[in-house]
Amino acid sequence: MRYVVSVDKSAELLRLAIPLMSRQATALHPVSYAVWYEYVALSNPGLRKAVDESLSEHGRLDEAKTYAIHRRHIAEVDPATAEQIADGFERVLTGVSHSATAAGTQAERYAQALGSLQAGLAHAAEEPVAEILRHTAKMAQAMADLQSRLKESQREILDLRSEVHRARHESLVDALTGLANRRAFDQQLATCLLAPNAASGAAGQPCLIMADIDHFKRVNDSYGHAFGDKVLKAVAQVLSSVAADAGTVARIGGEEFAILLPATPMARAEQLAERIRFTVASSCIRRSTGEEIDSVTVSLGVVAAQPQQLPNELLARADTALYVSKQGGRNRVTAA
Ligand SMILES: Nc1nc2c(ncn2[C@@H]2O[C@H](COP(=O)(O)OP(=O)(O)OP(=O)(O)O)[C@@H](O)[C@H]2O)c(=O)[nH]1
Repeated sequence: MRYVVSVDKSAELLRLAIPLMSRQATALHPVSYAVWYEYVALSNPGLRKAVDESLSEHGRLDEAKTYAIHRRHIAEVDPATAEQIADGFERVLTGVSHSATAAGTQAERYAQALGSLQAGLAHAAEEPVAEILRHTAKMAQAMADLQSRLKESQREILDLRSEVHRARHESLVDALTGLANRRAFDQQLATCLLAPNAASGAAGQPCLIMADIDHFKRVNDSYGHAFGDKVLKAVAQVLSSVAADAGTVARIGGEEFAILLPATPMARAEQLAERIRFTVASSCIRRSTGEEIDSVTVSLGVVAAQPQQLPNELLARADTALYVSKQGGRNRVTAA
């Protein structure tokens, strides 16, 4: 795992992690710090959930639990690393295979040269040369066998690589809507906030739009969960068509979406949010019976990142703006 974090932010995370870490029934060692670092950085939702669950169940994390969480959520090879490993293996195998081919070709040439030499030799020398030829033929055969085994291994590695590639893709995509999932969004948000223009607060800072479907529970309750899923897909489609060119569109919760807009003026972000609101409200979604349902609407919150802002702070500000839209009657955009 590679951490992309500025010195200032890492100091802030250290300051946040130490009190939490020292409250546990675990010695203060690097494994424990890694767990609490990931916890306060909000970059590893699975780990955070596991820690919270463990704390609510046992009150404190002991050594065994700390190590188990570290193993499960930090130490396991992530798909990107696995892909790099597969690439590395493939490169090594390709190199060995080329060497084996070259050695095999060389052995064949050697055998041919010996063959022509044998023809020109006196009878007395024929037997030893034939012996050498037999050995050379065996060597050439062994090279050919090695080559075919290497080719087979190469094919297996290619299969493995596409499997890892697929797993990596799936680990970052929301299966229902095809949008980026929470994990992908968290990664992009962390990276985006470390970009030089975001860190300095220069013009063109990242903006975040958060959108939530209004009264979605009613949709599920009135028309069923499957239709609710259809609505989620339809809203996701609108978000993609309006904003995919401008930034990352993600489903970050059940009926909650986020759009991360790197280096975007606030006015433009507000414009996009308004277009999303309008497009969703004017879309017509039909049930399989053909019946048109009451229009689905979304409430949105829009914020621009402040200099040195942490991901959770930006998310909390967007969430507050979204809450203002809900409180104000829904189907509206609040910029804060
Ligand atoms: N169909 C479907 N429903 C989901 C999914 N994830 C979450 N939900 C539902 O989303 C609903 C969210 O409801 P609430 O958080 O109460 O909010 P709401 O009804 O949208 O109301 P407001 O947000 O206050 O406008 C719950 O009924 C969840 O069951 C999903 O993947 N598919």
